[in-house]
Amino acid sequence: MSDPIFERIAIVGAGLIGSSIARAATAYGAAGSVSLYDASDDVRARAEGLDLGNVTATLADAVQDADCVILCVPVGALAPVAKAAVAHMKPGAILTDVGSVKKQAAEALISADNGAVLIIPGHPIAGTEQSGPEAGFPTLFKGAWHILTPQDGKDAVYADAVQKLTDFWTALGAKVETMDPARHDRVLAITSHLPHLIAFNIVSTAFDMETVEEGEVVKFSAGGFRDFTRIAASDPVMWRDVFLNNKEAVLECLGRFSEDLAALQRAIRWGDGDFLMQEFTRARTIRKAVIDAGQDSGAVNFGRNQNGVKDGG
Ligand SMILES: NC(=O)c1ccc[n+]([C@@H]2O[C@H](COP(=O)([O-])OP(=O)(O)OC[C@H]3O[C@@H](n4cnc5c(N)ncnc54)[C@H](O)[C@@H]3O)[C@@H](O)[C@H]2O)c1
Ligand SMILES: O=C(O)C(=O)CC1(C(=O)O)C=CC(O)C=C1
Repeated sequence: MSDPIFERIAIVGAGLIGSSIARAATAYGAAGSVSLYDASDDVRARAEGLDLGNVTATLADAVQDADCVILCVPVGALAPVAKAAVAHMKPGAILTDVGSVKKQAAEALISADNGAVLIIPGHPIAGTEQSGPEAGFPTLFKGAWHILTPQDGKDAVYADAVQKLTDFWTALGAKVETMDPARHDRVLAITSHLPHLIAFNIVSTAFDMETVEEGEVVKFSAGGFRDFTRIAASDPVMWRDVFLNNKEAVLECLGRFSEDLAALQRAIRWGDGDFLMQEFTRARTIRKAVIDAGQDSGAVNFGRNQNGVKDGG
């Protein structure tokens, strides 16, 4: 096996993503050693039994010798955790994160900058609805995108560190791309955040409907609704923080979504089968394009022009 990308990494937050990174970094030789810290006594105790690396009693113990510190905590916890980590990190070490929102996460990390560490936010576009250290697995990042959002105007200073992080995530099986944080947040608002919001909402609407018993919802939920319940089972803390920290982009998408939904509602009310056929047929081609592309970037023009307006509309 070739030399590890980092001699020592530290992971703060030993849940689904943190434990997956620990497993993958060891399995694929991307780190010489892994130390982990989690604020929860219970999670630390469970992580110790899972052979993820050296689980430490304090944050300082985990990060002080690390060449790269990866924050795997909910987005709302990033600012204080980054500040606490930076205080104990060695000069020249890299600080990164995996938060699902990047503009606020970058601001949280940068607010901790002491000028001695190299801050490069990141986000693996891979996950599941599970959480906790037992839920992680080493192949989670295989074939998935990992987005890095280096700070504007600091390319020269951070070039080596960006390359190291790129090599690290590539070793874990990911495809790495750099992006502006605000753009990341607009793209993820529609591809990840809105779908989760819709899933949370449809599941709660179904359980609130007076015309169906809860038992019937469970009993007859095959196919479509069942898929929504998987997404809606995702961690509430994580998703609360995503929506609180990507407010503008999510509200923008939600506005567009509500208009499109109203158009479908109108078509159903007025029996406009042609409109329904047109929309459902287009959706089917998009599904095919997404599957064909796998997790490839291949820009799919979802029948909209560059201004985001529906072609022909
Ligand atoms: N779950 C996904 O699908 C997914 C995918 C990509 C990115 N992310 C991002 O990864 C991060 C972690 O998500 P996860 O799914 O691993 O969640 P998780 O709940 O499985 O793990 C988070 C861990 O962070 C710990 N933690 C919370 N506050 C802390 C603090 N102040 N100090 C130290 N530890 C603390 C918790 O105890 C928990 O063990 C989030 O920012 C999320 O947005 C999640
Ligand atoms: O596959 C899932 O279950 C996920 O929710 C993963 C998923 C997503 O695709 O929306 C969720 C949040 C992320 O930040 C990245 C990936």
